[in-house]
Amino acid sequence: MKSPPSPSSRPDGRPDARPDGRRNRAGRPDRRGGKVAPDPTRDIAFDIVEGVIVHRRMLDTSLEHSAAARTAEPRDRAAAHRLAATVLRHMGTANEVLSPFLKREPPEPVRVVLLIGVAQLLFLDTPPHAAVATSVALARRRGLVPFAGLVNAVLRRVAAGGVEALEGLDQPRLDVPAWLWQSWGRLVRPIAGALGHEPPLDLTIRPGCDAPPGGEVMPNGSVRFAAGTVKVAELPGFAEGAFWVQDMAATLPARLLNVTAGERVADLCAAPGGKTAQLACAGAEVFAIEREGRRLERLRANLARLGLADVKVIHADAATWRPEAPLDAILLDAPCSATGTIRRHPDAMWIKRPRDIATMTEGQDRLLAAARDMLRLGGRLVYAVCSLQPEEGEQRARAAQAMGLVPDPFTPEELAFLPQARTPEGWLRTHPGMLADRGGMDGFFAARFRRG
Ligand SMILES: C[S@@+](CC[C@H](N)C(=O)[O-])C[C@H]1O[C@@H](n2cnc3c(N)ncnc32)[C@H](O)[C@@H]1O
Repeated sequence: MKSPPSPSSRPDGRPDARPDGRRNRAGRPDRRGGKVAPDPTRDIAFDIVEGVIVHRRMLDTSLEHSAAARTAEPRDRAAAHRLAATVLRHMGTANEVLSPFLKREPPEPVRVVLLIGVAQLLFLDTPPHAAVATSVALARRRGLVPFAGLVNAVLRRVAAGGVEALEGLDQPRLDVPAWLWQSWGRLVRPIAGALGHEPPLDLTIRPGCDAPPGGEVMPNGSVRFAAGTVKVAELPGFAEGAFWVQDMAATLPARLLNVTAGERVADLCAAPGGKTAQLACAGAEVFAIEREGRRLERLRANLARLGLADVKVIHADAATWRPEAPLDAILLDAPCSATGTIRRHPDAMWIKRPRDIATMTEGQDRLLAAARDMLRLGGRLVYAVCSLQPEEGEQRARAAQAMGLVPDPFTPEELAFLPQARTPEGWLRTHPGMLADRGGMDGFFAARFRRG
């Protein structure tokens, strides 16, 4: 077997910082007596993908566990994140492409290396020689020297076949775990079809502030930038708090609570605070409840950047916290399986299991009952989840009614800018396949009630 070409290129196809590609700071020799180029991006991507598929850790947790990530430059961490997310988004397809070339199941770390190679060959703009060579080098750095030849041979064959290997494959079906596929019913094709794409970046513009230039204004007023085209913190107005990052669908639950200035409102599950900010900008007196300490700090930092110092941030469990006096309105953006944000967090597809949904619904019902008890008579509640699972959405809305909450359906006028998201019951149901030609949106369910 021929030795692989010299490792040199980045997974995104951009030029190397060091074009010779043969020296590293550690000066580690490779098998040929040369030096193995440092490649923090692929080392971190390996840690992430292995963390998700072998240890069933979330992507962010896997990143925290990665020793390579600790010393890496931010741009290498970002590139690794993108590479790992691409692997996770297309994992079923990549495994299908690999299967004819694997006579027996390779050890899991070898499969991880192969998946990283295939993702670069078929879904990123990495030059084929670089995708192969860097994968072989990755295998060696990971102590998989006996498998370096296999990695080289398999990826060369995938490279030779090119993207034609994807023809005829039902990629959406391959890339979604079977239990999720079954759970999405008649919406499954539009949802799954949208999951293969990197989602755009949406900004909510603070009332009275200017949007950064270059974005597309969406029907709800969000300003959208294509994936990877801007760095949020570098946009004009960021430091001044002129906007915050929030998917267009995520803006809808707080908007549909229709709060007015001076109303006493609670956001029961508040961090990182996009919806809290919406309520505060509407002039309400906002109590932002958050149970997790680290997330509470993030909420505080976000509100501070936005200059929303009047929000009362409270570290508490919303199931037991009670306001001093009954509230006019409550937003319950309940913790959920978050399957509506799989576009942004493709790791979730491979970590969640059906039984997690049942665990979530118990907590959702507890919070619904608590919210009901905090409202004044006639007070409004919007229940929302960023989930595509009917158990957490439609079925919880029915459970809320069984708890005595009175339905207050969203009207066609309120959702005139997105009529397809209004259900016959007057609930909100968005999914990634909506406005797909403009970048789609996260999956949300929301329903409004009054205390009778
Ligand atoms: C779906 S996220 C909320 C997102 C947030 N509303 C936003 O728009 O930025 C759910 C949040 O609720 C918090 N949480 C979960 N259970 C909670 C509880 N019982 N009491 C208060 N916060 C809770 C989680 O830590 C998490 O930050």
